[in-house]
Amino acid sequence: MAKLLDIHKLSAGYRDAVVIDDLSFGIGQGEAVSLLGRNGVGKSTLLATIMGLTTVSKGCLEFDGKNIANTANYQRNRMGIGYVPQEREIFASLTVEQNMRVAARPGEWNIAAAYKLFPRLEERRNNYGNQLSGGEQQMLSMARALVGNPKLLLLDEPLEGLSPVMMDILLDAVKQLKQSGLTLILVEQHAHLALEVTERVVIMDRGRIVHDGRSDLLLKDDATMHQLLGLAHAHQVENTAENSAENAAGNISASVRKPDLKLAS
Ligand SMILES: Nc1ncnc2c1ncn2[C@@H]1O[C@H](COP(=O)(O)OP(=O)(O)OP(=O)(O)O)[C@@H](O)[C@H]1O
Repeated sequence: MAKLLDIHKLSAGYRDAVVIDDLSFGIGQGEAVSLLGRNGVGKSTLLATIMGLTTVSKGCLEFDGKNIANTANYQRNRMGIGYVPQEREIFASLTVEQNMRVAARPGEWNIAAAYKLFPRLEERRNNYGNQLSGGEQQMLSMARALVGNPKLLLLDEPLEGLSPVMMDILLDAVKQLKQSGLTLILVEQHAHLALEVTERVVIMDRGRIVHDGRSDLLLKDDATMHQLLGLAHAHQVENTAENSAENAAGNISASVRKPDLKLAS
C-alpha cells in the first residue's frame, strides 16, 4: 500500500545548518507514530520540515502520492497536513471559536466535533486566546488543526508544561484520534505516555532515525530505552501496581506516572 508520507534521504535544517541528515521514513494511512529522542536531536525540525518550514538541501518528501519538497507551507496545510506546534500559536486577539473558524475547512471535523472532543473549549468559546490556561491553549491548538480536516496530524510536545489533569485530557484526545483512524506523528518527551497511545515508535539521534519498531515492544525493552532515550528502569516503573491497575482498567492516567519518566537531556 502506498504510504501517506514518504521521506527519502532527506537533509534539512536552518539556512546552512543541516539538522536532519539523510533521513528516510514512511508512514502509512491510519498509523499513529511516536517520534522520540533526546533533546536537540531534530524531532521538532523533522515536523517543521514536513510542514515546509525549514530549508531542504536534498532528498524527497512525498505526501499523499505527490512530491511536496517545493510546495509552500500553506499549500501543504491545504493538502491535508495539520500541525500543532510546540509554541501553540494561538491568536491572542481572537476568541476560542474565532481561532477555529479561521482554520475550518469542510469535513467530518467541524467546530461541534471539536467541542465534543474538548468540552472545556465550548465553555470558553467566547474567551480570547490570551485568556486561556496553557492546557486550554493546547486543546485549542489541537482543535484548530483538527477543524482543518487533516489527513496527517503532527503534534509537537502537546503535554509540555501541563498539569497531570490536563495531560490526561490531551492524551485521551490523542487516543480517540488514533482510534478514529487519523494518521498522526506525536513528538513527546514523556516517552511512556506517548508509547501507550501509538502502535509504532521511531527514535531519532543526531538527525537520523536509529530505531523503528512497535511501541509495546519498546515499552518492555529497558536496554533500548536506556541506550537511546536515557531512561532507566522503564520496565520496573511500568509494572508498578498502580500503573498495572490503570492499564487493566484501560485508562491512561498521567497523574499516577512518576516524574522521572521524561527523557534525559
Ligand atoms: N529556528 C532554528 N534556527 C536554527 N537552529 C535551530 C532552530 N530550531 C532548532 N534549531 C537547532 O536544531 C537542532 C535540533 O533542534 P530540534 O528542536 O529540532 O530538536 P528536538 O529533538 O525537537 O529537541 P527538543 O526535544 O529539545 O525540542 C538543535 O541544535 C537546535 O538548536
